[in-house]
Amino acid sequence: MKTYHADIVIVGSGLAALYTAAKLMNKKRVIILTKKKWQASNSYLAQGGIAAAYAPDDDWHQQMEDALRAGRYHNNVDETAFLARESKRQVDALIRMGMQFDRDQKGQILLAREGGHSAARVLHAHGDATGRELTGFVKKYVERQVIIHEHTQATELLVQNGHCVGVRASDQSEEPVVYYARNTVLATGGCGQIYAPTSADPAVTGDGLALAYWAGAALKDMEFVQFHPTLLIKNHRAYGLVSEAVRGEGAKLINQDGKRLLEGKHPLEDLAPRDVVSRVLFKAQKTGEAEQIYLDISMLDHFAEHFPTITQLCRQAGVDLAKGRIPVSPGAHFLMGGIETDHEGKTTLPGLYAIGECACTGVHGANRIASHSLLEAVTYAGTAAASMNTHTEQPIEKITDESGFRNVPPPPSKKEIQKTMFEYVGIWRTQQSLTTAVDWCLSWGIDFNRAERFDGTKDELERLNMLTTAWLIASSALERTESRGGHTRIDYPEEIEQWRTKSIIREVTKIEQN
Ligand SMILES: Cc1cc2nc3c(=O)[nH]c(=O)nc-3n(C[C@H](O)[C@H](O)[C@H](O)COP(=O)(O)OP(=O)(O)OC[C@H]3O[C@@H](n4cnc5c(N)ncnc54)[C@H](O)[C@@H]3O)c2cc1C
Ligand SMILES: O=C([O-])CC(=O)C(=O)O
Repeated sequence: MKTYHADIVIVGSGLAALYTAAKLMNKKRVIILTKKKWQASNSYLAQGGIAAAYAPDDDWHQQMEDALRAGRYHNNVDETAFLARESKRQVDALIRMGMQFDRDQKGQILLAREGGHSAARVLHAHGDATGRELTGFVKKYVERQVIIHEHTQATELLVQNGHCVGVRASDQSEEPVVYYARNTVLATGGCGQIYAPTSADPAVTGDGLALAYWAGAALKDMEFVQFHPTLLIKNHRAYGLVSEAVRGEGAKLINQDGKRLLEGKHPLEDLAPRDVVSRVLFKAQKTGEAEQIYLDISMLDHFAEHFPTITQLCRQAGVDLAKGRIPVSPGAHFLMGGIETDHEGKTTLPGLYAIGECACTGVHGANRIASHSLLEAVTYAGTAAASMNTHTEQPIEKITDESGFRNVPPPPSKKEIQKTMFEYVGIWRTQQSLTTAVDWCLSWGIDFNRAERFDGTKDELERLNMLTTAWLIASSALERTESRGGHTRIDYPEEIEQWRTKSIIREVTKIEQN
């Protein structure tokens, strides 16, 4: 079996992974492994930008207040304050490294507006290609010092004497590969692909969440899924995201007759936090108020110049921008919950760190504010790397036990999972819909409460991860009998104060390998 040794092995190649590698590479031997080509990530697709209280009259306290309000006060307040306080410092550090954000003709950084923010505070690059520019920049920064194994799918975390000592993977030709490391970092992103429609890259299937769960790490707040209001959807096909920054420039959500859908629904109208806008649009679809939702962009000048990525998506979908309307509909976008982590990205499993969307530090509460995910990725890459650079985990003994695997009972198809999740664990949830989803997850022959080691093809293991994540979300959503942020129970429509600071934790009995 192919075996590699490193100080740190990082799973994923989005911004969290690449920036963590950048912070470690001068002191540690780092290997990155990633499922497909390195570009296959949500980070690469990011459009709007990265938020920072950058304007002279802006203030991190205000940024924090906005994030808490959007998160419906379920946030970890200390971490949210830390993230907001750090924002300008993080952006300045990127600029010093050589990252180029868009500027006006006088050389001033351009700041865009997005939902939930009380000020224009979103830095962007090449218009709406921020993710491509930022990940491309950091990839270039690390590539001479960091080994990147592409087309290598992590399939299991290795646990020995209660420590995570590395990761098992499967390479392009389905050959097993083992990576031993003093520290293992999961930067596998969220789980958008367990829903359809979604804005997420096809590689983002909840793998890291499921791997951490089966290895015994605690997961938290899994019921909080964010639905973005404006996916470009035509003839039932999703083509990608239409950034909130388009509404930041003044675009409005309308129905087929031109009636504005957000008017009077929230003080910020079309720029209300995402959960609010998605709920309004979904209700308009369900009640017949909107047979088709459009983003009216007729008042915007220089659209193609400001939004080249979206212009390209519209071209692919055959949408004529000259008509001033883009057909949109809500879809799964982000997971607020994830692997429980502390300030340094440490999970409850010693030796294992989680950074970025797969982690749950609590900064997003029940609904993430726009452009705080790229910010989270770079900020916690920093705290986690500082911790890994100073701590040395115990030396690793080689794991020789290859027994104890069970062949995965055939999991459902991706399409079945995506359909079930959108229908029963989507924007509107009820006890009945969630019970249906939980029972469906359980019907595939897996006891999610008992730790097991699974063997199978990459595709089977990916679908198992999707099913596991689906169960984690559905079962947590069933337990939370209130509505808050991204979690809307139409049978419990109110926010309930006792639930505000309560988190649902999911943890399986830990497994040991010898
Ligand atoms: C279309 C879109 C636009 C967005 N725009 C913005 C924005 O403008 N601003 C903002 O703040 N946020 C935005 N977000 C959210 C943000 O992009 C993500 O939350 C963030 O980039 C996540 O970064 P990450 O590094 O944690 O994960 P990702 O960037 O998703 O990377 C995960 C990586 O893990 C790899 N991986 C997964 N499973 C495995 C496995 N089993 N083995 C090996 N590798 C694996 C994937 O291939 C990928 O490389 C957007 C999201 C989308 C989908
Ligand atoms: O561009 C967008 O709308 C997406 C975005 O900012 C985010 O997810 O934070």
